[in-house]
Amino acid sequence: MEPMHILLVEDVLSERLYLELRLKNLGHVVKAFSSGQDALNSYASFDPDLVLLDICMPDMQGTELAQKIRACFPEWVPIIFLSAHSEPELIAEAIDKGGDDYLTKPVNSMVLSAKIKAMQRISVMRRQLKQTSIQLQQANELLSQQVNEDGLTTLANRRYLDQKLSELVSLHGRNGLPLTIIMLDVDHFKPFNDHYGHIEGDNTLKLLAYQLKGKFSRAGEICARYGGEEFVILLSNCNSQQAVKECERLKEAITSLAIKHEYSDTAKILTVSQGAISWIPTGLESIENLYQEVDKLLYQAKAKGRNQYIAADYLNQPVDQSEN
Ligand SMILES: Nc1nc2c(ncn2[C@@H]2O[C@H](COP(=O)(O)OP(=O)(O)OP(=O)(O)O)[C@@H](O)[C@H]2O)c(=O)[nH]1
Repeated sequence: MEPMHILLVEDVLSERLYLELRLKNLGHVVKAFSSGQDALNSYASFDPDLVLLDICMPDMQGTELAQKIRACFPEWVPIIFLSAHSEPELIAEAIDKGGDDYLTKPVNSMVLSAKIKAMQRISVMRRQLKQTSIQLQQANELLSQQVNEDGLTTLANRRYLDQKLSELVSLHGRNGLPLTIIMLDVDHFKPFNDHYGHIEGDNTLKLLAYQLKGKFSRAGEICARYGGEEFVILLSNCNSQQAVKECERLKEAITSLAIKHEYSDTAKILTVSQGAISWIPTGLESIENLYQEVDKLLYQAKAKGRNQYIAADYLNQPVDQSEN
C-alpha cells in the first residue's frame, strides 16, 4: 500500500520523537508539530491522509484543533486523538468534536501499527473515491456540453437554441429591449456537396461555423446550427437598424472566406442568404412562430436571387434588404 502523509501534533518532545520515528519506520511521510497553530498553518500544503492529535496541548486543545480542521478543510481526513487519559467521557467528547479514533499514551507499538494499517485502508478508499468523483465530474461536464452542442460544428445545437430563444424572449419582454433573430442558409449547397464531396461540404460548414462564432462572440450573442446548412444568430438588445448592420457584417464575413464554389448560379464563391426579424418582445411569443417568420424572410432573400438579406420588424414592414 502507498505510504500515507501523517500530520502529528504532540507538544511533549519525547512522545513526539518516539511516534515520529515509529511512523517513519512503518514507511510513512510524517510532519510533526508541537503547536496546534503551526500544524493548522501547514495543513493545506502537506495535504495529510491521517492526523494524530494530542488532546492536551498548551496553545490549543486537540479537540479545538480538530474542530478547526473540520471547519476549514471540508474534505474528510481521519483524526486519531492521543491522550494519557482514557475515561469514557473524554473519549466520547473527542469523537463528538470531530475525531474518528482514540489512542492511549504511552502508545503501544503493536496497537499503533494495527490502527495505522486500518487507517491506510480507509485512506486508499478515500483516494479512489476522490479520483472517481473527479472522473464523474469530468464526464458530467462533457455530457452537459455535448447535450447543448452540435457535433459537427461545435456551435450551440437546436435544443440549446430553442431554450436560449425562450429565455431571451422573456428577458427582453420584461426589460422592454429589442431582440433580433438572423437565420442564414448556404446558397446552392447541394451542388457544392455533389461536386466537391460530402466531406468537403462538412469541412465548409465547420469553417462557416468558426467564422460565425468569431464574429458573434460578445455577451448576449448566440450562434447555433439550426439544422443542415442553416444557422441562427440571436442578438440581444439589437433593434432593426442595428440588425441590418449585423446582416451586412455577416455577409462580408462569409464573402471574406472566399470559398470556391464553381457550381453556384449566384457567384464564383460560396454565399449565404439571410432573413432577420427584430422587435421588442411581449414575452409571450411562440418560438415556432418566430422561426416561421424569420424563415419566410430568408425564403424571400433566396427567391430574390440569394447572397442577400431581408431584415424586418417582426409583424411589420421590411426595414432593409440587400441585393447581390
Ligand atoms: N456536407 C453536408 N451537407 C449537408 C449537411 N446537412 C445538410 N447538407 C446538405 O445541404 C444541401 C441542402 O440542399 P438544398 O436544401 O437543396 O439547398 P441548396 O442546394 O443549398 O439550395 P438553396 O438553399 O435553395 O440555395 C443538401 O445537399 C444536404 O445534403 C451536412 O451536415 N453536411
